Amino acid sequence: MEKMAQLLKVHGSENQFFILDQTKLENQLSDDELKQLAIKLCNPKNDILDGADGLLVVNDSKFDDCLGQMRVINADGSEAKMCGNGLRTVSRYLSEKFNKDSFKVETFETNLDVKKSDDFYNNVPAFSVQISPISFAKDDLPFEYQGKLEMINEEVPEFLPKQTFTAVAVPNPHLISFVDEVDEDDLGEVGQALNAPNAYFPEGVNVSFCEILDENKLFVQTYERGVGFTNACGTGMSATSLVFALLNDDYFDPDNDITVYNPGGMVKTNIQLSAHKEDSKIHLIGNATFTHNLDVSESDLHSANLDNIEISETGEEDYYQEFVNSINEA
Ligand SMILES: N[C@@H](CCC[C@H](N)C(=O)O)C(=O)O
Repeated sequence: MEKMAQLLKVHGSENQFFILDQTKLENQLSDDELKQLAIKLCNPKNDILDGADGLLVVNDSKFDDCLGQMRVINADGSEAKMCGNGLRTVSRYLSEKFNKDSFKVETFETNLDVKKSDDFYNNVPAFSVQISPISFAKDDLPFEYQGKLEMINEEVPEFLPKQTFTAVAVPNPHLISFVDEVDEDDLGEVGQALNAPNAYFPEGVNVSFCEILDENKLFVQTYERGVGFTNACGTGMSATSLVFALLNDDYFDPDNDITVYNPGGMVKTNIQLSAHKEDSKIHLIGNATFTHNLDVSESDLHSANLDNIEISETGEEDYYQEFVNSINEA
């Protein structure tokens, strides 16, 4: 009998992922098999639920105090150190698997605290996740610009004239620019240039443009490394909220969460600034929605054969769309 395996299709603010729990497999996939599977599954041309932005791999953790490990494989097969929207969905998955509401998850660089939050809306489950560590140091991004050790609110005409840029790792790399109105052509141009071989960000960078809408209210749009335009980037919105709090104290109220709108919905961030900016604390709170269950044979997973996948809907997306409608009406 062929051994069957499951995948889950999930999203956080419509940042779309497949989750694969490797602990349930008879034989784990090799790194190259995971890369090929991510490239195949995420490509919308392969017609599996319109593809996705990445594959989230759940493994056993090597640490006793973590419920599991999350690895993040981007749509192009590259591995990222972190994924904020993805971590919320993996947290929900582990929470339901182990029946716990508050725990730690091992990620590429560190173990992060996560906890179940109040539902974001009727039947829209939500999780709060810690985003850490923070660094502005050029070697941690990494970036290279005129020998500068940090890039904070810097005019960089080589990227775009008349805009300023801040580079921060959380710990995946982000470049943030505050604008009056997001120009998608500009965002796409900078995102593409800095994620092709270039003199400034040798490992690429996630680029976010942010409109300040009001006190503690932002709109953020991101061009992601290894993906392209996404509906939302959790670490991008977290990094942007931190930079917003550091640079815009007239619009930042430290006693309240920040509401961050994005093309896929909305999240909340909580920023506790510290005198040493790297010691600041960031939390990202938002939906963790499971839209589909997929059944596939374990051997097809190993060979990235998508021809015989059985898909069923969970029904959760209807509730998420009600939530989005409620934001748009507000
Ligand atoms: N969408 C993610 C970030 C995923 C990784 C990113 N593309 C990178 O390469 O750093 C998020 O929600 O944080």
